[in-house]
Amino acid sequence: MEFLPPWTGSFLGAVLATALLLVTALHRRRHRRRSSSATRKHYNLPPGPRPWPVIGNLDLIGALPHRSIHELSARHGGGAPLPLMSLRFGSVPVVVASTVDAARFVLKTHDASFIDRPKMASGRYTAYNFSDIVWAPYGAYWRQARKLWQTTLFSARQLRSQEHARGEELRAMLRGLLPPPPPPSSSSPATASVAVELKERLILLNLNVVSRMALGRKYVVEGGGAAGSSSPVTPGEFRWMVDELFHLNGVLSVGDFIPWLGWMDLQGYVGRMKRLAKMFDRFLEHVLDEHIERRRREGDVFVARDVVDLLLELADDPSLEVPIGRDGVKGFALPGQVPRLAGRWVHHDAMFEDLIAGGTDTSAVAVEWAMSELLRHPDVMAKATKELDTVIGRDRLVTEHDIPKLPYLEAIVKETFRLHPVTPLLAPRLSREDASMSTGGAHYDVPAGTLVFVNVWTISRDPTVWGPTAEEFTPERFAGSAVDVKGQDLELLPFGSGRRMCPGYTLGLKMVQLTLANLLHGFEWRLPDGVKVEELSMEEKFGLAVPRKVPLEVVAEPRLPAHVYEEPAGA
Ligand code: HEM
Repeated sequence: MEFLPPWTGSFLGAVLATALLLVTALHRRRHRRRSSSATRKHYNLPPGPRPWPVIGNLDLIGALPHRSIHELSARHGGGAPLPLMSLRFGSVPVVVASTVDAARFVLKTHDASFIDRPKMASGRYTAYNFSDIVWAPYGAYWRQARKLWQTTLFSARQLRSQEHARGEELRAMLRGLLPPPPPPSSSSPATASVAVELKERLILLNLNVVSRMALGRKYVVEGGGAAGSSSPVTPGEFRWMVDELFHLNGVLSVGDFIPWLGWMDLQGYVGRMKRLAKMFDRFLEHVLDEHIERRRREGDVFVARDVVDLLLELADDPSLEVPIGRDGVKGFALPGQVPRLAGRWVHHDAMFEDLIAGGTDTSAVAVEWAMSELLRHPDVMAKATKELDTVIGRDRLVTEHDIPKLPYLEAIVKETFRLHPVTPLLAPRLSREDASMSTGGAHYDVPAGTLVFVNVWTISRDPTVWGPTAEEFTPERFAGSAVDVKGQDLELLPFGSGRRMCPGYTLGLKMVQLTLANLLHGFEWRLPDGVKVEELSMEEKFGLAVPRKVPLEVVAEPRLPAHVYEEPAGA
């Protein structure tokens, strides 16, 4: 959420504010009537820093907004974070919840008031005009899309039926980490292991899993083709697209907050969003084209094999209110063309994008953070490996059924989510109606139309919740603890909570646990020669997901017999 480009610090923000003051006086007068319902009603807004004219508090938000907001909240709370803090981003009122009680207020008690999403440039340009689930406004379209997801993709049955695909892809990823075999002429038994960029491998693994689940096959493959058909993007291009998507979905674009400056696209974000949207569109159209072609070829004997097939079948339903054919399906890519499918509103391309984006980067980010912490804490790594050796043995890989028998591994995953929440501010909410919270003897209002963030990062490090070791990586804190990540325990919210909670959490959690378990079981890990553990950067890069700023490079040495990594016969 880098709001201001690097050339604008707080000083320049102030200069900009002053210079624009005159120009905006008229605008503000015009807008005041609209935006002043709060003042008319005499709301008691939560405390917070005083906003500048025009830019509000945007000058206080740095390159890592969760940390800037955390510091502001502590400063204005006299050391402890304010439960609710008011900010202003340009002309938009903002409230941030930073304690367990405030998170409960937003995500549970008043879930229905805070269930909407704001209409920002990222949703407009990268999500087919708010047609995906993440950015869809609250209403019939969003409700039906979520229901469709639960019944087609994320039902327990569906997830079980895809277990073999996850296992196959994981094994293939692990094989790719093995040192290359020695050249036939060489007399040495094996070549040395080389450093690999872990996240690249993790993203491809997740993409392959999600592609097989939803799209029927892998679409992004090395060498550009799979099963005789072309791949519209290379793995490198795809990795860039996912990084860019997550980054641009987290940025604050000036036009969202100072609308009359929007046309200038000062930060260049909107231009980047449009370019990215075109690339995704090309990829998604390729997927649709291929599915439509198989249906045509197979005619009467066609059987739906994946989620795309299923959606296309719905699209052909004669009882449709708006009948659509091939062109209609492709037209889903165009903003505003959202057909009604047998009573369900579906926007295929945008939903695929959710799947592909949601399913690839998030889990990879979490595993990369976990591995970084484990490299910094060899004692924890050794304890996890010991648990794996005891429970699994050295003659096989870890399966999904083993996970409940690996409590220390589960604790490592929770501790990683606590210290490195993938989305530290959750996704932004928009309040649909006024709501009030009493805290510390005061009563605060959050008016309708407020942009609301929950700072999970602050909550996860709150010493009143986690004790004096809150800043330390200590998985043991979860030994015997009932605290879970599934949205019930407000102190640990990696997937959010309430009705807008992550609908892919079962898959996301499975992938993080299974991948980490097998990385630890299958290999010994070290940093590349010459890199000391103390030098390992733990800096973050902000976006909708917050990955490491510097991708983790590691060396993997296999620790199990060679046959364990091989594809089982007949697979
Ligand atoms: C470790 C993995 C994951 C993490 C940490 C994660 C985290 C989150 C968070 C924090 C939210 C916002 C919740 C809120 O506003 O309260 C979210 C929303 C969402 N996630 Fe995930 N997610 C993960 C995996 C996935 C997967 C695998 C998918 C799909 C394949 C997915 C799809 C979505 C979608 C569509 C939404 C928007 C929901 C809505 O607005 O109704 N996520 N996720």
